[in-house]
Amino acid sequence: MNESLSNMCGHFSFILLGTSYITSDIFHLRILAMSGISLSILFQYYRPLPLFIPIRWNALFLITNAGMIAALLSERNEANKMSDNERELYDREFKQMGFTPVEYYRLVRAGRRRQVKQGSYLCEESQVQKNMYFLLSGSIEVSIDSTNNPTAEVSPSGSQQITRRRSRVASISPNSFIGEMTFLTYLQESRRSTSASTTCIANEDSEVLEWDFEELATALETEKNRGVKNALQAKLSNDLRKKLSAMTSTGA
Ligand SMILES: Nc1ncnc2c1ncn2[C@@H]1O[C@@H]2COP(=O)(O)O[C@H]2[C@H]1O
Repeated sequence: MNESLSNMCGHFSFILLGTSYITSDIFHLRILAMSGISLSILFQYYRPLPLFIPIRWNALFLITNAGMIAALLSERNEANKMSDNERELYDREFKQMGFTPVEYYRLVRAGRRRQVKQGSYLCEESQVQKNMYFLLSGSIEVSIDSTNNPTAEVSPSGSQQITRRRSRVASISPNSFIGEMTFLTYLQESRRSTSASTTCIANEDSEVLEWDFEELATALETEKNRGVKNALQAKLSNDLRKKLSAMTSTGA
């Protein structure tokens, strides 16, 4: 290789590396870095005296980047294997909130699907909440304890019973989160345990996606899941906005 060609490789190598620094998409960043490193190896090799120390280090960086790109591609491949239902849910509910298919896939895989029998509790008012849910099918009744002055009643057996009254606040239909208020507090207040604001009971047999607060918070705190965390916070805020406007319109 003649000297001017090798010098051009040197210049282009720095241009590509410089461009990679201002690229936020990690896949493009790694491709640019690999191209820059490859040209830099050519430049260092075709000098009058090859520079073997930087060549060996650059070869190591090239292999590292290639490995990371392979991992990214395999994750993208996995995300493309979403079931039709998952894909439909992504397109309808998560895409416009800024989730990429891979980020959505990671969020779904961090949780598990669960069948919930009619009458089961998902949250209990004033009790520590440990899970967040996304309702896939069915319906959930939201209520609060409206007993101001609990009255003591004497049952036929002679024992005293406190009569508690519950007021219905809302009914949650599919494609809504449940327990998200506590989860947001849990995230913002360094994982402090918090109680649910209301009681949520399944009105009928339902299906939910369920996340354990601690597992989800741990996953969201990793650097690679920063995008998932931002998109999830946007989605939860949007959900809360919808719930608030539903309350305002029903005068609840
Ligand atoms: N007015 C409402 N409309 C719909 N859902 C609600 C309402 N109030 C509370 N919830 C849900 O009930 C959940 C109880 O636990 P969280 O407070 O964590 O999060 C709450 C919401 O997901």
